[in-house]
Amino acid sequence: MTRDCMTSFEKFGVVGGGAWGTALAQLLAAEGAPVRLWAREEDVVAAINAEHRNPLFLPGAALSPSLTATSDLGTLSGLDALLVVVPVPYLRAVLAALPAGDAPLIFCSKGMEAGSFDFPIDIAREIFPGRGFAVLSGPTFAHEVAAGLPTAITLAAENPALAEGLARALARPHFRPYVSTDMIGAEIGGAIKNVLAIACGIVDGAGLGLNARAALISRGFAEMTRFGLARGALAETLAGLAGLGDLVLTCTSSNSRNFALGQGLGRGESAAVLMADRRTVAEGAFSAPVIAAAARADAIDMPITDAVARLVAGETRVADAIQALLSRPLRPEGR
Ligand SMILES: NC(=O)c1ccc[n+]([C@@H]2O[C@H](COP(=O)([O-])OP(=O)(O)OC[C@H]3O[C@@H](n4cnc5c(N)ncnc54)[C@H](O)[C@@H]3O)[C@@H](O)[C@H]2O)c1
Ligand SMILES: O=P(O)(O)OC[C@H](O)CO
Repeated sequence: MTRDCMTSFEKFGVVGGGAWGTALAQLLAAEGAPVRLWAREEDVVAAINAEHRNPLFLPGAALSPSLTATSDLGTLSGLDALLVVVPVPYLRAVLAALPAGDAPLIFCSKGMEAGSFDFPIDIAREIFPGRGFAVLSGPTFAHEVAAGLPTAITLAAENPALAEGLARALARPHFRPYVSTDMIGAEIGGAIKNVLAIACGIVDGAGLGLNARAALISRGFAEMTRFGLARGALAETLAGLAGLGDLVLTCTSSNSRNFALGQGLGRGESAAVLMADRRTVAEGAFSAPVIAAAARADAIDMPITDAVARLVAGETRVADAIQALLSRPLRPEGR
């Protein structure tokens, strides 16, 4: 029997000890199930094992003693499934160092790789051809999941039996996966909402009002839909938890690191200063130029994404970017 056909997944590992990897590991370990988490930082490993906390990336969350951390990727073998929660710019290097195996890999990061224009599953297919893959994505602030607050999420895998088996294993009374076979739709939704959250943060930081934010969410969703449909995503995925759901969450809260980065840009602070020395990620800052370039190459119109890319690169000022967006020719809403 292959892993894809397994009906139960009991032993999970988590690759990545940032806020989201730690929250997912805690979700699975909360009732005492053993969960092994790989973290890159020795101080994170030490704090999880000795104090059952991750003060660097998930301060305030008490972790289960059955969650243990390691800095040795080689020990992540013999498990039933691995949740991969490494920011996309570092993903390829970490995957290349993972031990071989047949445990399915569940990708939880939201972004597109520079240079290759690859999403996580594309990278994984190159490194682990033939292995089972899934995508877990949706409106999920890590601290809320760690605190046991109600959350719903998309779990997509090409193989419906794998999606259903993983959904059963990950579901908790307060954590509800909805299954799908549309991995590319789930990946595109998560990557593009990060960029649009920066845009909404800019509008907030610049004091441009709530009408402007609603317009950005709506027209940003049109960009996500154009890009997604061109790459074979299903409209229902983009309108679901991994797309519109996550867009609404992160475009309306400064708990979103992407929205908060945008607020700083909107107040006139420089992207370079806002990005310097930060330990946490705002993936949209990495992804914006990549998605904008991919869209240009495929002649997909994404003016908001393009503006965010130029603002993050320091190539334009907020007032000029807003003026450029507002002075575009009038057009039918469906385009
Ligand atoms: N935080 C959330 O609420 C949340 C929710 C859903 C999805 N995500 C996504 O999960 C992914 C991880 O985000 P996070 O919030 O857990 O991270 P984080 O911002 O809390 O921490 C940064 C992470 O990056 C890692 N990192 C930094 N430099 C690295 C390197 N050179 N090589 C490998 N790893 C390196 C750190 O070890 C750490 O795990 C991102 O794609 C994010 O968009 C986050
Ligand atoms: O803090 P952000 O902007 O990375 O958003 C976190 C999650 O992606 C929300 O679903």
